[in-house]
Amino acid sequence: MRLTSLFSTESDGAPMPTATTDARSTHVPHAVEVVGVSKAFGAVTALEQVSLTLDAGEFVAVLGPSGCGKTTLLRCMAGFERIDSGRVALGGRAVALPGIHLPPHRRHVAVVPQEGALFPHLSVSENVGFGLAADGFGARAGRALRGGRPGRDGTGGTGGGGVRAGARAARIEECLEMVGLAGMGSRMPHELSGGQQQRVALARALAPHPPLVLLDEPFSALDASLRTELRADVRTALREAGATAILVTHDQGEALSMADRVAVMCDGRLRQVGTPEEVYTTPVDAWVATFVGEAELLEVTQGHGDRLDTPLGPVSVLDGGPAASHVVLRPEQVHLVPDRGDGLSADAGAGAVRTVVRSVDFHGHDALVTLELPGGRTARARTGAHPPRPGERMLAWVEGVCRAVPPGGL
Ligand SMILES: Nc1ncnc2c1ncn2[C@@H]1O[C@H](COP(=O)(O)OP(=O)(O)OP(=O)(O)O)[C@@H](O)[C@H]1O
Repeated sequence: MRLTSLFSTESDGAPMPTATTDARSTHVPHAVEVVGVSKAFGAVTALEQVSLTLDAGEFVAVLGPSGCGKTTLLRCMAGFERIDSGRVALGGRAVALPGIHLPPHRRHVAVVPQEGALFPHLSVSENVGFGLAADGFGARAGRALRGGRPGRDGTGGTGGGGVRAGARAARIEECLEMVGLAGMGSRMPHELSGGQQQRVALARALAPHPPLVLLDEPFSALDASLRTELRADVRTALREAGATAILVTHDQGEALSMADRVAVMCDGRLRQVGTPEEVYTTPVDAWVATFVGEAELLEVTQGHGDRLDTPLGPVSVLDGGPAASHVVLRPEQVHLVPDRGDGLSADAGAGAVRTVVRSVDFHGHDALVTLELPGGRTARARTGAHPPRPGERMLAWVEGVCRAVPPGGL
């Protein structure tokens, strides 16, 4: 296999990298390759040595708290920001290196922003068709999808002489169907709900068949039930379109439920990249554990190796050793049975401890129960829809494997 990247210069002066591949090669370039990218705004380091690779058709969520650098990473991929160091390649083509910066409209990337991205004076169809040429395939996608203003001509991109207007109209209708808005092309944006507007924004992004779709917190302005519904539909539409996609979000549930892989970000760095199950069940550290879901940090009272004593009884650990000071576990790993008063129960796990229910947060499908443990500390257990009541005595124990934390690792 041989893949060589060469650079030529386009008429607008932008360096235009091209990739040539050995004809016998079976190598498929990564859809996205971000390698050691750093970016600072004055004294603020927004990205530090970020590396992330996506295969074609993959859906990755970049998950992190506000200000961690998610949007900056997305903007560096789209070409709206210049990187300070590292490199970005899309579809095997280098688009950013220090000193080299391919402008957004040459990157074939579609961006779905948070909200307000539709052109208010254009109909739904005109919005969706904005980035399409007359033949129904991609023209001005880069410009159209920046979330900014429509083109200078203000026509919404319907030009092109109508030679193959049929293909264009068909593509618009196909995209509307993909996002569940078939037949709504003649409506104006103000006649749509917030969720429908975001569906139109997605249809517009997908219309020119972009190889890469970047979604910047596209559901943040929607209410909870609409968000859940739209997540599933967006996931299906992206899969149908075969697009590679990156979703930026600070919502753990959104990242875990939608993505093939989750890249967890903190202070400009990627802390862990893995499948939703990996980052949830085997977080690399206590910070990831507590950010990617509810987590309990229990101090180790005794023991070493892969079985440690804690205030919730014995716990099996993944990576234990004599040095572990804490363990991280999920509330659903804490199991409960009623304590009949003698501290014993045939149903309880080995080493179960006596606890008292202090409070219950009921969520309908499940509940988070706060338990008071011997010695006064508390821990949480997730139960089904019929939790015990405050004041009830319960035997509690931990099942499954937990992550051990070395001293100083919190
Ligand atoms: N144009 C800019 N000028 C100066 N500082 C910036 C600029 N853009 C981002 N920053 C800073 O870079 C850091 C990362 O910002 P970024 O918007 O990427 O974070 P984020 O994770 O997307 O946050 P949020 O979830 O709140 O949108 C922040 O400290 C932010 O203040």
